[in-house]
Amino acid sequence: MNYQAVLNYISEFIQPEFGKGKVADYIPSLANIPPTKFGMAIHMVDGQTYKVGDAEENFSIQSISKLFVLQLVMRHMGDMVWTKVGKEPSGDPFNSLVLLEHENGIPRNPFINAGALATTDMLMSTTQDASLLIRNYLKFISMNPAIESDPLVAQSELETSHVNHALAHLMKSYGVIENDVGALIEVYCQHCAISMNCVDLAAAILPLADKGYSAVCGETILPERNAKRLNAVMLTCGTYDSVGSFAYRVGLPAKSGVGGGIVAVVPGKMSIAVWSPELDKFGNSYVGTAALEQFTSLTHCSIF
Ligand SMILES: NC(=O)CC[C@H](N)C(=O)O
Repeated sequence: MNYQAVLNYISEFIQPEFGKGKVADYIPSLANIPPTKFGMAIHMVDGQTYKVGDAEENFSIQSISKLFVLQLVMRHMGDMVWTKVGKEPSGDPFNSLVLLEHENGIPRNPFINAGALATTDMLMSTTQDASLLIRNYLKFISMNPAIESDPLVAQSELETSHVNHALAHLMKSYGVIENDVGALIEVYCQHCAISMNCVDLAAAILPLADKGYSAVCGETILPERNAKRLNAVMLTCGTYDSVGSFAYRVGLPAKSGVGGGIVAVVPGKMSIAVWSPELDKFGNSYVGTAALEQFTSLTHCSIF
């Protein structure tokens, strides 16, 4: 398969899709991103990489950070993580409050905001400096020591994160959150505001495609069972309340963020990262989803 030709074709194929979605504007500093950006990168399990378009331009990873926080919490706490967060799709928007009250403050899964606040809180309770740990982990698994959080995005999000405060306070009232809510929101906003590009992200999720091993790092990053479990949670919860139609169209475990990034895994074969800032109404990249749908159709690599 000539993957470079496939990526080149897709970057042309998606052109008519621009203008159909909308750049996230509820975090003010994300509203200024040029909407027609498009980048895509793939990392094969043998270490080969292919990229197209703006694949080396940094963007805000936003909710994709929730995948890496979960990896670190699983490493530090093992199965105990599942005492404070579930692993079922929520069927509600990513920042919804409604289920929490009915379910004793236990979020449905670690990939909605409530769930990521819970995992971030667990990481803060088991480590001195959770923000630093997350950044250092990303630097290592991407093999890019320049990865940082964008302070302007973090500040912009902090100033507008009323719903996230409400989620955290509600969970604290149920005893699910241990740390100070203000400190928790700060760590959460910092990891959402991390800037990476498609090449970095494809490298960072390579262990999920190869039973925990990363050819980029030359070592095993995750136990095989965690790679299996993380892929399962991505498949069922990674794209919010459109997880069913995403599986229908793309057919891969994936995690999206409102910065317009989506990472996806072809188990045993490759990792993929795509970026385009316009979002569908569920908060997933409109053009990025179309690109992934086309990719799995052309290369026959859906898991189904
Ligand atoms: N879906 C997302 O990417 C949401 C993350 C964003 N930082 C928020 O808390 O709303």
